[in-house]
Amino acid sequence: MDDLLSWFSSEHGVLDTAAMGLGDITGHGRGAYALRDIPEGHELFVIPRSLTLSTRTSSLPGLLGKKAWKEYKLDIGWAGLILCMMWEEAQGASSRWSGYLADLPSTFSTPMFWSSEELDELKGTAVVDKIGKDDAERDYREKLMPAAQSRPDLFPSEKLLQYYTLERYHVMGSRILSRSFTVLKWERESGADADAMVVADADTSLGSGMDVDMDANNPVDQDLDGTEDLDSDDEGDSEDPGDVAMVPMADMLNARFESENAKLFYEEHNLKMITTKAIKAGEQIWNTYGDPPNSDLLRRYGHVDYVPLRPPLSGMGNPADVVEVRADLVVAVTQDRGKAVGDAKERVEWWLEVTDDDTFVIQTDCEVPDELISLVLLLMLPAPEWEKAQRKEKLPKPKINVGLLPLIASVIETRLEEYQTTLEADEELLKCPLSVNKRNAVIVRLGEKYILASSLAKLRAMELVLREGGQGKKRKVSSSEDDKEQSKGKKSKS
Ligand SMILES: C[S@@+](CC[C@H](N)C(=O)[O-])C[C@H]1O[C@@H](n2cnc3c(N)ncnc32)[C@H](O)[C@@H]1O
Repeated sequence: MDDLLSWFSSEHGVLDTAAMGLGDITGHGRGAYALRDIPEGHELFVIPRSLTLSTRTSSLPGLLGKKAWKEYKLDIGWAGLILCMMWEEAQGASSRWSGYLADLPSTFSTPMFWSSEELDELKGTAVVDKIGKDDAERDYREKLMPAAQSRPDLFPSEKLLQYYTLERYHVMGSRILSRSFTVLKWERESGADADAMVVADADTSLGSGMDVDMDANNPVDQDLDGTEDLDSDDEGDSEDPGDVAMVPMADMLNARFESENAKLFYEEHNLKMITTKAIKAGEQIWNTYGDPPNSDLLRRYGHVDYVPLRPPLSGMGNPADVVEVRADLVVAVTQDRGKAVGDAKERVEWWLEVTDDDTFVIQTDCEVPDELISLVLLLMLPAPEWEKAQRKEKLPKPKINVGLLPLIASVIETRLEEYQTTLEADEELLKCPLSVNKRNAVIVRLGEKYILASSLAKLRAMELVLREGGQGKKRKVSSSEDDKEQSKGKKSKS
């Protein structure tokens, strides 16, 4: 840590050493903590923009040339930044970032590095299909290696075997995934004046994790996954890989659900970590990674949040958890129960054309998404109504009646069967000593099962009420517009 601090100050980074300390924090790796009571709005450290490491600051893109950079598709995704990081590392002490790169972790507890037995523990969760190892390795073979082999003057063959291996490639990719920020170019015309500041968020869209904000007094979130347009609420709106940057010192902060007390802001020449709340001496200084569900936290960062849940759930977990229910599972259950009418394939194709939803997301409010109900109803429409729906391009309204509830409950039960263990078995497992990876896997799948079990309980309670209240009564499953928006089915993101 001392080496990192000396390197940081020698490169004109400024840390308030009276306010912030760095050290090992049990269960969190390294992290930052307050050395004294710190008020809100305090500047903890300042990083010159030129000290961030990105395809804009590394000299490699210039040396390789714009044409070759594009030809090898290094301007798309993270391949370019990964190659820059490998190249900077290969330059040894002559790289400006040698002191930084030497300090970054080279081992990770993300599923990308898990054994197949460990990955089996995640069966049924939203993690498995999103690890993306094969796609990443394709980039290595099809972009990085051809680019490196085309310029032996920049990538001498003896260095290829040491610094440009597939293993180092995954290490650099994981460093970006868990530590990078979105740092947009400084645009005077964006409305910010020369002294104003913007929040830098953890990068999420391309796979990294944190963000930057542009208005004075706005904080910078950390979402270590991609890039973000400052004017937009949508994650990953602007996907210029040049915005993805490694930010020394800012990436030393950990995060926990709704615990953020500091954020990274940027201005024309500097990035600044500023407290967003008063912090007591001894407390941890937390950035935010955007409070993702545990499945994403584990996939990107290798840890999970385990804090008190909120009603209708109880116990411990991540209040931002979600469960994904694939549309094909909904279709299969509807068919198996003999409820589908006509040609289900034709109806599903039409559904996908109209909605583009192949996955439904249930959140911790445990409400079945309207879109899921609408798909079931579409599959059950009598032929004349199906024709009318097509003609009018209108989906069935997500109204549920007592006859539909057992079918929706079957969908949830079938989804629960996709896990290899039961909810009760997982609760017992958590009482035993487990490896970190296994414990994290159990917490991810248990969080999803809690949501499904609570959805099921709600459906059964609703069925009871409707049966007691008479067969004809109809009731809508989801109530608020907000719920509708949030639980909207989405194509799975990787
Ligand atoms: C941006 S870095 C933070 C610094 C890092 N702890 C280190 O030792 O260098 C993100 C990594 O910190 C760890 N981390 C962050 N928040 C955590 C938390 N709440 N619990 C456990 N580990 C956490 C994870 O390993 C994550 O990939």
